[in-house]
Amino acid sequence: MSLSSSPAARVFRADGPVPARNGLLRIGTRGSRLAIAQTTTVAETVAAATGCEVALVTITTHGDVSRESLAQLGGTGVFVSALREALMAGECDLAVHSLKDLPTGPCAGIATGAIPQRADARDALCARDGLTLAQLPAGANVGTGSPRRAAQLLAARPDISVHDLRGNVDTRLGRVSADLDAVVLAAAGLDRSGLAAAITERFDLATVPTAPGQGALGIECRDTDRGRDPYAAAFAALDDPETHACAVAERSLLSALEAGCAAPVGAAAALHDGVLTLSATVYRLDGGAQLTVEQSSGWTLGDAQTPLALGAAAARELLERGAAALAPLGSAR
Ligand SMILES: NCc1[nH]cc(CCC(=O)O)c1CC(=O)O
Repeated sequence: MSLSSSPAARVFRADGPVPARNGLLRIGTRGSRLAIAQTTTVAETVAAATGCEVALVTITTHGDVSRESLAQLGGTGVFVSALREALMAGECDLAVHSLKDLPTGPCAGIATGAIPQRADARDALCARDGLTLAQLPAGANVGTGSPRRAAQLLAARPDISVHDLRGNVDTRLGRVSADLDAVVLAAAGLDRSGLAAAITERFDLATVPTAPGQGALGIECRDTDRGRDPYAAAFAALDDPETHACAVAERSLLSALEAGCAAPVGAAAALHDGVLTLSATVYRLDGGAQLTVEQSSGWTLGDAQTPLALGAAAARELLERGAAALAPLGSAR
């Protein structure tokens, strides 16, 4: 007797290493609440599209167990490298990253298979007592580890005092009403972690553009697997071409500026009626000056070139207008 339909595909979490076998795709993930939440969504799509069983394989990194600050460890790059090493070592078949943590340069042996539909790209204020940024008292203490967010906060509220912020989402939120009046975090991370209730204001992207790729995921595989099934079927189901185009435009800007993830650069790309628009701002670290450019171009499905060109053109215009003298862009990745 033959089955007319395959048994319901399953997603399961593995406690240890899982050997490769046909009909199984292993997705590597960090163990944080945020990482598990976003990887589970991806796993369900992959299972439905391929009929494969899907295992979530938690990859523990030095960054997850160390109490050193991220800066001491070498930035979010440590998480990215651990997942890529697990892919190359054959411990998993797919890896899910927050796109904004991925360096813009290529990585030998690794391909980006898909960029799924973006979550909220905005930054969120999480303040005590439901306060918005405008409602915070004079001299309020606000936490962020990001030079871009610090500059944006100071641009809007030169009176506040900005404090460094480290650790996972729960640790950062815990500082509110402990020793800080508010913290700024990515809305996407809070939404995906089920912590949206902590948000007291979502900043408008037009005035507070966020990190290139923020709110989007990047799904990677070994580049030898990319075009074959079940990978191709998984990527076709996962990829959102419009998010992909916007994210590439934003990341192309960062790459052409030779800027790292800590550079005070905000970007927001959007697609409306076949027109791709990229807006980008470079901030002086004290928030006292900024430079904004906007570039647009027609875009249709399958056009991989325009997003790259748009990012490069916006970067060129920023540099021509003095962006490098305004802010440290360095720490190229
Ligand atoms: N900087 C770390 C980081 N990398 C990805 C996210 C979650 C948001 C996203 O997926 O873009 C965060 C947290 C934050 O910025 O608050």
